[in-house]
Amino acid sequence: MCAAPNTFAYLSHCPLETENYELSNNYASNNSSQQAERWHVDRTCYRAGPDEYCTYTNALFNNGEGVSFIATAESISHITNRSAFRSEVSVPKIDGPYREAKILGKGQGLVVTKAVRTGQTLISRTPALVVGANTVKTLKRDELDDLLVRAVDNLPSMHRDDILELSTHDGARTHREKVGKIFRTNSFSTGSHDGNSNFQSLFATVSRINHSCRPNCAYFFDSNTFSQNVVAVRDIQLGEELSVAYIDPILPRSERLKRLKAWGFECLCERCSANATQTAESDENVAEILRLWKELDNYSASSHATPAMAERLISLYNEEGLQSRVQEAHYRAAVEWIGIGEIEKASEHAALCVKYGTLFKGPGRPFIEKMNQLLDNPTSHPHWMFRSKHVDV
Ligand SMILES: C[S@@+](CC[C@H](N)C(=O)[O-])C[C@H]1O[C@@H](n2cnc3c(N)ncnc32)[C@H](O)[C@@H]1O
Repeated sequence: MCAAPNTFAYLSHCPLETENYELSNNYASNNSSQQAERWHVDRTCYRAGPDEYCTYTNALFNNGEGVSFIATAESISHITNRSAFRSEVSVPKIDGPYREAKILGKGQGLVVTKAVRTGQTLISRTPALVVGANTVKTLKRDELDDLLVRAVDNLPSMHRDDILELSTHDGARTHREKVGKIFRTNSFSTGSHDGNSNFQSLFATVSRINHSCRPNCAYFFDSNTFSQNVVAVRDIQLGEELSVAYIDPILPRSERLKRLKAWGFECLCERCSANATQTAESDENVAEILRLWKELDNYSASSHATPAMAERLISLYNEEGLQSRVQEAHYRAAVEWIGIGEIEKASEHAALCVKYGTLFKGPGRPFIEKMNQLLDNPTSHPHWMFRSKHVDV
């Protein structure tokens, strides 16, 4: 413990808590020294195998919101070179319209204070705390909790106080236990920020949103602005609670409940609380969605897939309240229609896939790129007439 990170230009002995360190030239040659000076490294680090994990805080990030990382020095040097950490990129903050409210059986939640339309962004926030998934796996629980406490305590006070109000699920006796539980109960997977391993991130307000297996919002992490975005997937009425899916909702009720129990709670969402008849119908819809996927995703001559099956898939997603995933069904419909040479129908679905995919999953996804190719040049799309020709694509 307490070895200074090797990619920072550090003092010759164990660095003092919250002291500034300049990034070394190896990793941060593009960073201005002004940017480098914004980073503080805490003196406590833990080693596991060849890697050393430390806490890095940038209190000035995003207009003083601040952010802390627990990562290796090599990771942090990659991350600080990302656009969001350069002064020329401004990170938008969208926060509302909603208020916090007590939700029966679920602790706190967020309810809208104004009617919201499909596609509206309700939250766009940068994280308070970002931790490498490897770090979580590799360090001992005690060591990780030690770093988590430092990462949270070193944040600017407003962001820190917001984080310390998040749910611990079932309470905590000490500050250390509280911080560990808050991280484990509320963090989201936000992908790879160093081009290598995955990270888990903790956000102040985003983490207040409860789960539903029929969510009215989708969320995605935009690595360009380093922000988590929450978007309405359908119109939301004044006073309705915001919800996102913590797990894949295209599963039968028993499997969803099992996964959410493993996550840490008994799900009280509308779909899981439905009566036996509604549950049987919903489970049958899920089974049909899974059968349709299997046929539609079979691009060989043996497939019986048709455009009608893809149209049915769209109806089932809507019937089941799975609008957060509807772009997937439009993608399959576009492929089936182009597969029999119906350009107009294919383009209609490709445009809807691009529209909802961009809104609900964020810009620049490969599937959106493929649908844009179809829109630009349908007859040279790889799926053009593939169902008619019966060839594997
Ligand atoms: C990320 S937090 C959500 C915000 C939390 N309700 C709070 O008070 O801060 C996750 C916790 O909220 C509760 N929760 C979320 N969705 C729920 C649901 N559908 N049914 C029951 N409890 C839920 C569970 O206690 C879960 O561990």
